[in-house]
Amino acid sequence: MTDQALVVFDGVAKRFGAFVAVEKMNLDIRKGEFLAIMGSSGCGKTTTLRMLAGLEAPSEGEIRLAGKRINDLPTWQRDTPMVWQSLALFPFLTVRENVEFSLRMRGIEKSERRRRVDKWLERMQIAEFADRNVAHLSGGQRQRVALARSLVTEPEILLLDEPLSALDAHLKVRMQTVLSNLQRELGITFVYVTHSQSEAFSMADRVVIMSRGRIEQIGDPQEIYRAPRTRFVAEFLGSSNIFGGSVTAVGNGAVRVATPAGEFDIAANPVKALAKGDKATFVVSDDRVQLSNEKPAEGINAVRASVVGEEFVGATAVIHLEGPDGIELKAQKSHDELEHLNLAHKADVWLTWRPEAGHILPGE
Ligand SMILES: Nc1ncnc2c1ncn2[C@@H]1O[C@H](COP(=O)(O)OP(=O)(O)OP(=O)(O)O)[C@@H](O)[C@H]1O
Repeated sequence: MTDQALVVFDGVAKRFGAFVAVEKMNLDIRKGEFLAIMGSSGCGKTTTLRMLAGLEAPSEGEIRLAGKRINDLPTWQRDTPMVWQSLALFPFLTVRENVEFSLRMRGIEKSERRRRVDKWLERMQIAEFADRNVAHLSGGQRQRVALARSLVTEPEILLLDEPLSALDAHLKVRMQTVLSNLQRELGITFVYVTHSQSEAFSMADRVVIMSRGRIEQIGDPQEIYRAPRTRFVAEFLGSSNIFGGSVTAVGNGAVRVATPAGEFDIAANPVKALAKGDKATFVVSDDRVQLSNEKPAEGINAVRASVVGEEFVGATAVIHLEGPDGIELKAQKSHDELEHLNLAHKADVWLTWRPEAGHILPGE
């Protein structure tokens, strides 16, 4: 991957009548990166992708691919193939004919077509089904055909719109590995739209989080997870305890914030300078809090809460709690860590964390 932009969205907006599906967007997509676009339903992810594919025209702004304006370039003239959830394979054609299709459209001669199709059938491990009708394949096999069909033209960029959402959980994980490996080996740019945090965070180099047609945050998965910019991002990711209040003291790399759940010391955010009296919202990720049935010593960040429920998440469990003023809290811990605690419904527990575990949202 390089820092060079392959695609630039320069002030791109999309309106459908009076409705703004995508607000003025500035986004650079780097050459060779795996970029995931996430956000709740209707936030404009697919519209963004469709503008890049040439299936929607921007209402405003400019889209550039490798430095060239492509706003008015018809779909078939841009090399931006797209893989959909529905895959949109040609149902009456064989695997080979499906994969060969775009090469035929481009007038590539027969022996070259054969060479390239064979290469991609082999590459995607579907050569043994070459002459089978695509209707007679499993979900995973059809995925591979769709990928081969898109990649056979050896494009610089591949657009994927929820390509795995129709697959069962097991196959999803397998196809994630196939996609990540493929992207890294080919070094081409993937732009991947998904609802799924686990897909985005496990595969992408950078993640874009959208809300109501706007980009809320762009960053690598670790950065977004550890340092969300806004309350929307923190809530969307769903793994944070969120506190809002006002600053009562500043100093020594920390700020003191008074909230309805108590007063806490939180590491200052270098991106956002705060002064006494300012409003501040901070988050503490559910895996960075400690739980105890004992009242902690004075002077550390602590909230008394009562247990609402326990949710098993494989190797860990998330304990849901209710804090002062009805605030919803959670803690994610390994089963070992929870073993000696009383976590019965309504049991009293203390949630504690170090100032460094707190993150002040710079965008609030
Ligand atoms: N052709 C259209 N005409 C009118 N409104 C549209 C059209 N296409 C999309 N929209 C609206 O624009 C908004 C963004 O749609 P888009 O499909 O980009 O969302 P999304 O984030 O991909 O959602 P989902 O995850 O549900 O697919 C939605 O409110 C949608 O109803």
